[in-house]
Amino acid sequence: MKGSAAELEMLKLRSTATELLLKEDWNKYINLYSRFISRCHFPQTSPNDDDDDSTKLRQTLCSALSNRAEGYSKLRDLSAALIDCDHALKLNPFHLKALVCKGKVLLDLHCYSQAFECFHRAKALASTDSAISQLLKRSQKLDSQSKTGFIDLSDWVLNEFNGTCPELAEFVGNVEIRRSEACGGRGLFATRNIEAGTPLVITKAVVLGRGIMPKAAGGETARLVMWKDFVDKILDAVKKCNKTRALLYTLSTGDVEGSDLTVPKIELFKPECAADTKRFELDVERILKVLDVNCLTEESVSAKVMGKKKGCCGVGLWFLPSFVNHSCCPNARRLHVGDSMVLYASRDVKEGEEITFAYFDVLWPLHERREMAKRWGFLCSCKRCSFEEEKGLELGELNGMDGVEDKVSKWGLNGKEKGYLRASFWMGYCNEWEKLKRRRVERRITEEIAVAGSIFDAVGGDERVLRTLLKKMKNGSGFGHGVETEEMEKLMRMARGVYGRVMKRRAMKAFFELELSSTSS
Ligand SMILES: C[S@@+](CC[C@H](N)C(=O)[O-])C[C@H]1O[C@@H](n2cnc3c(N)ncnc32)[C@H](O)[C@@H]1O
Repeated sequence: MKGSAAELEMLKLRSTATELLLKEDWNKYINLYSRFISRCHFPQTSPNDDDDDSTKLRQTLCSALSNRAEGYSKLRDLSAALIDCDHALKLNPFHLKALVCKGKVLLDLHCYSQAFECFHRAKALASTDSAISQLLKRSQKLDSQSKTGFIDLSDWVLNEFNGTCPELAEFVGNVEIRRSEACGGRGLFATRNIEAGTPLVITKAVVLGRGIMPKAAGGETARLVMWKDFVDKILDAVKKCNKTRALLYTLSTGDVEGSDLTVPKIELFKPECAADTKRFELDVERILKVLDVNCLTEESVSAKVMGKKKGCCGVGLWFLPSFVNHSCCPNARRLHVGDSMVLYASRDVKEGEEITFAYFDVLWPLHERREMAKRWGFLCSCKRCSFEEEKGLELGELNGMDGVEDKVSKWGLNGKEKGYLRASFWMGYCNEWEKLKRRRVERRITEEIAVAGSIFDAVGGDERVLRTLLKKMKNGSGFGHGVETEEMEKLMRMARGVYGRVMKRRAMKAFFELELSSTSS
């Protein structure tokens, strides 16, 4: 087709295309442009061919390619969208729509600085376009966040989670994947000393399935429907994006163990990592096994979901956190903000230490934890399990706070070992404090602070432990009265271990109030 004929044909397409666009029928929209593009017979044009007809043909093709790219990106077929944008920009490097569309696709692929480049070039072509200015600002913000991992959720928290959930950039901090001696297979390791609360990884779910789960009848069916929908979405995402497929195939299927598993380079998971152009075979059986081993629920005890709707459950797959093994004395926790997971240190971590979080509730004695690990298909041999096994604690022997404290002093336990024991019998401590409260017997706050402090040092931050302290302080004089006590400092330090370093002090105090009101209601 000649340039002028193509231009005329494009004009005729316009009303059908607009209709399909309004109906959001992206498949038909793409087909419409595909038919048109295939009839155009790409000439060997270069941007320098400047006779009138070549220019017309180039412009028309660029528009058709950009429109099709937009359709692909609506269907989340980002690889196809990127190919079309690149094709259009090869024909005309200054095509505004192709530049903007490519920038948006790159944002979705977490290539923030490349997206910024596109919007920067687009801005030079349309300096007054406010939508482009906003995209430019957004890509700049995400680019800087992805380099520092610095996030501040203060405004959102102070606004009691109303308004849009903050957008978080992908971030990979001082971590790498290595072989794990402790667990076999691979694990995530710190490459530097890391302070409690510091984000280690921030990453968006490949797919996150959410639903309201009725507690009574119908709960199981609702769960199955949610799971099926989730699996369909994963398969769709994997079909459409090479990068997604390549990353998914790095995850464990549970079939191969230990040294047979390849250790992928951390660079693969970093933002700006180029999309893999290799086409992998789609192996549904393998994908289902990967989901079985690596999916996480938002509800786990070592996770906090910010701004959560009541009764809402979520299951998701997050790539890099899938390399994190379990420990009963973990050093990391998860915070869920929208579809993104913030994995952060829940206590200070030393360079070379393995990053772990709890797959199940670790505030239980050894035999209970063994049962829970069995359901996950492994035997935990973390430091805490080894210590408790070595001590051969007799079941039932340590019921209650006094029994545990007796052992602590009899065995001369200090530091982490004391914390391990207190964590294992946390429920006993809670019952004791509750009894004392009912009998209105006064106990000094240091009781809770001491226990919470040693649990925090040994097994990391835990929401329930922090909440016990909060309640105690709320009833006492330290919290909510503007008094900056030493206890308040400890509380803030623990809170950073429980929720991560993601908000300012004032917002954290408001958050404490929200947490307390949600428990009392
Ligand atoms: C989400 S994957 C963790 C990463 C995995 N190690 C890998 O190489 O891909 C979960 C699997 O890791 C193993 N695993 C995790 N924590 C473990 C632990 N504490 N002890 C032994 N195996 C563990 C189990 O096989 C579990 O099914």
